[in-house]
Amino acid sequence: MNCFDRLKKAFSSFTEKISNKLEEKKEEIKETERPSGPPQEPVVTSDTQVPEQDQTPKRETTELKPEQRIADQAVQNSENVQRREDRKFDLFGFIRYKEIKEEDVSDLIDELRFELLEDDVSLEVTEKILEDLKRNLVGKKVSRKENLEQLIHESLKKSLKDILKKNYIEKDVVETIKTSKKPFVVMFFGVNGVGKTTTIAKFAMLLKKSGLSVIIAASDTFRAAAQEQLAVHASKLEVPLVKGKYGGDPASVAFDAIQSAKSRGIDAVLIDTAGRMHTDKDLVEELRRLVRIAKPNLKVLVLDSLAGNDALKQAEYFEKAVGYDFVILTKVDADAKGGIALSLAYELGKPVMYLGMGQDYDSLVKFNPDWFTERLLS
Ligand SMILES: Nc1nc2c(ncn2[C@@H]2O[C@H](COP(=O)(O)OP(=O)(O)OP(=O)(O)O)[C@@H](O)[C@H]2O)c(=O)[nH]1
Repeated sequence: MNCFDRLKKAFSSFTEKISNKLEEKKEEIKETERPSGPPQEPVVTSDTQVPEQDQTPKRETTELKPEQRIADQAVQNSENVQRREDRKFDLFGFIRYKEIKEEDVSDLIDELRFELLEDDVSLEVTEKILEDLKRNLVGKKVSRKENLEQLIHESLKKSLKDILKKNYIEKDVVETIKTSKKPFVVMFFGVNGVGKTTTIAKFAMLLKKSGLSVIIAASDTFRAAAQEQLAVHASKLEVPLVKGKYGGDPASVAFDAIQSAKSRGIDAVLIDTAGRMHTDKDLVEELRRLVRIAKPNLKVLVLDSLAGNDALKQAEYFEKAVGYDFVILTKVDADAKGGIALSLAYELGKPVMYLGMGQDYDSLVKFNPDWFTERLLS
């Protein structure tokens, strides 16, 4: 073998070694690229053929694994379903519900204004109540099936009840007297002819029926026949009465009655007073003095429901003059709706405790806001 043949043989063995090494390396690379675990779907690589018309960016679609694409598709589908549902809901909502507009309620509100004014609710209070009502209704979504007129009536009824219940005294005075120290003193006042004397007689009857003993102080020494009128009631009811001299001091009559109640262990003293208005300056001063001396546990303003808006003026006046705990509204049986109760509660925050419903002794009934509201809107 010449040197040329030896050189050729060495070169061939060298190339064979190189080729073997290359084969080994290839195998190694394949081994490292193969994913571990169970066999999976082939990975889509950038070498995968993409149809020409597919305009979606290659990187995004091609680099996603199938399970991720399935999950994305599911999310997409559910979003589409939700959007369709929303559109359906909007459509059904529009069919089933409507928003109350101002023009829908204005005619009915005008009717209610008329109704409330006829019931003797003051103009100011009527306007305020209807303004509140409008504010609550306009813009509200209601079922198209709903009767708007009925809805407005129900809303008004609710707001009237709320007003009347705001300062409403649930506990009956009779119960308060039963559980209080003897004698319990109640003073009645109001303008002439509202029904004070009759109301005192009715109240005495109420207490007697509840097993309480009563004495009446005829402190109206101003009007000529007032004491005689009260004496007639007292005798019919078999209740003791303390009288004074005509033109005498009303405070001393009240004082005598309280002393008598103390010594005889009587439960309640009811004090009648002369009717007066703000023009009777002396009588107002006298009433203040009477309050100072008798120190009544309760001061009661008697108002005539037939007096309409005048009754509200009286209520304001007596509140300033001496103040009072509650109102008894008389003559409610005489075709008066008694809207004054609403004005009283709204304007002055004063509750009505009893209603005079006739001339009989047992016609004094406890005020009930629910019943009264029904009556107002009947
Ligand atoms: N229908 C009806 N009449 C009543 C009621 N309460 C009082 N009256 C009548 O109203 C009139 C006046 O009642 P009085 O009790 O005398 O009134 P007053 O407030 O004491 O009057 P003065 O003593 O003048 O201040 C009488 O005819 C009573 O019978 C009532 O609830 N219903």
